[in-house]
Amino acid sequence: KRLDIPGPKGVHIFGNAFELSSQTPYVQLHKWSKKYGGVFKIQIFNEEIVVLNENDAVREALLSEDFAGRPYSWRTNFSTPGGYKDIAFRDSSQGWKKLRKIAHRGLKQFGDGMDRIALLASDEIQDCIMRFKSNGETPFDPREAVEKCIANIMSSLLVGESIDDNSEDYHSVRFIVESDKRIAPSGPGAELDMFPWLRFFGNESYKILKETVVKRNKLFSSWMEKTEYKMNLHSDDSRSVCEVLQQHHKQGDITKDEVYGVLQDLLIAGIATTSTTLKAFLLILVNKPDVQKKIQAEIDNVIGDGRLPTFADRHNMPYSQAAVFEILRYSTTTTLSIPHKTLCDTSVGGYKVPRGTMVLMNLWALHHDEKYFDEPYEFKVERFLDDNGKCLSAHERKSFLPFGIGKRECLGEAMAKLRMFLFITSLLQKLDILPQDKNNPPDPDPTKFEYSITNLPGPFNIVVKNRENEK
Ligand code: HEM
Repeated sequence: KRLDIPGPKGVHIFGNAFELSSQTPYVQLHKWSKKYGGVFKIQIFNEEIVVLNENDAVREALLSEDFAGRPYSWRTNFSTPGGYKDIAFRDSSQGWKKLRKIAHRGLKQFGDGMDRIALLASDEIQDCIMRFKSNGETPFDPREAVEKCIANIMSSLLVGESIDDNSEDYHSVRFIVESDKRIAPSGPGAELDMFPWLRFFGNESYKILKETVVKRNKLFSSWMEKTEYKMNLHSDDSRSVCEVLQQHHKQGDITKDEVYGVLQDLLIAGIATTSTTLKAFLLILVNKPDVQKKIQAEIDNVIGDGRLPTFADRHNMPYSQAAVFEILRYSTTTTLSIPHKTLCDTSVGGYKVPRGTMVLMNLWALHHDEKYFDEPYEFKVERFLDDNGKCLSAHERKSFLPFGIGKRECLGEAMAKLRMFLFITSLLQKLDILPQDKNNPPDPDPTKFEYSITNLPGPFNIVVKNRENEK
């Protein structure tokens, strides 16, 4: 039965598949929303998908449990431990709820105020600043150092130690994070969902996914061995997420696949999203020296150069905090979020949606809606400040949902905000970030990034200068 919802007419058999793959998907969907409205449907082969493109419809869906399911995909089933024994892609079930709670507990033991994460993050960020500085005034591509920094914070959290750049573990982590591209709703690997038999004919995405599974199992098995060893050494409260997971596994609450499933989600979601957003922010800094100067003025005022920034400083640094919100809006790291699925016959925006329908939340469209944001394609920190220069509260930040809301809301929102705030303020406390060629800075336009579950900036160079030399 066809859905009674407007949408672009596709071609026989393929539906809208070609139009979607020839353009960046979220941009094409945004264009269609101007013609068909905030709620419309597309067709990919024989599947009809509902796309939500505006604030009211997305909130209505996310705040209802009816939309908390996840659709099946052959690639995701293949790549998640035990076939969907994870959190992010697993369909709504008691098992998913239990795992989400356990992962939440694992992250929570780092302190409600995230004190331990802040300490870990500060060390890794200072290390990243040293790496930046080691280039002197020679131009360099900062992407790898940023990813390394975020990866190390994540591994310290997950397994209690950071990873050496040259180790096999580090290469495995990067490989696992990189191959996440292969499970984005469209893009490389999508053909495997329609034609899983392509794997028998040398399909490139399949080879990468298969290698990822081998590397992942080896990495997580070594992490669990290390954890077991550490747990035998100390019997006090848990120290890493692995220890919490291991305890629950031993008590019979969760299976080994579920332990790996949580680790995989936290590793990928914890690294890919935050490092991508920070890379996009560096692109903005080299294009917007005025933004950089205003953040630095706030740092000089509130923190000075005698101590490192803390997360508590954000309360006195509205401009820096608003800059974090603006980069999350402007570049919209997870443009189409993670696909949802209806768990029962339901409705959204006045349209009936039957059980089992895939629903895409076009966060890009929300974040670039002219109704809420003037000149949405411009980077303007001030849009998140009120007339008194105070940062807008969550309630006042309309049409802004970088982390989703409701049953499926991001598990790492607090941690992501903390790491981004600390990274940006620590970096700009010490350094000026400049383009290699000031007459031709690299293009910050996110629609030109590589589309994936996260929106990935391509190669670009920056130059750093010590601020101490200036003062
Ligand atoms: C800039 C950083 C981040 C952004 C923009 C982001 C965004 C998102 C979004 C949009 C979703 C999907 C919500 C939905 O389905 O409606 C999500 C889910 C998720 N995120 Fe994040 N995230 C970030 C960082 C993190 C971090 C640091 C972690 C963990 C340490 C994390 C863990 C997760 C998990 C486990 C889910 C799946 C939740 C579920 O399906 O129940 N994320 N995130």
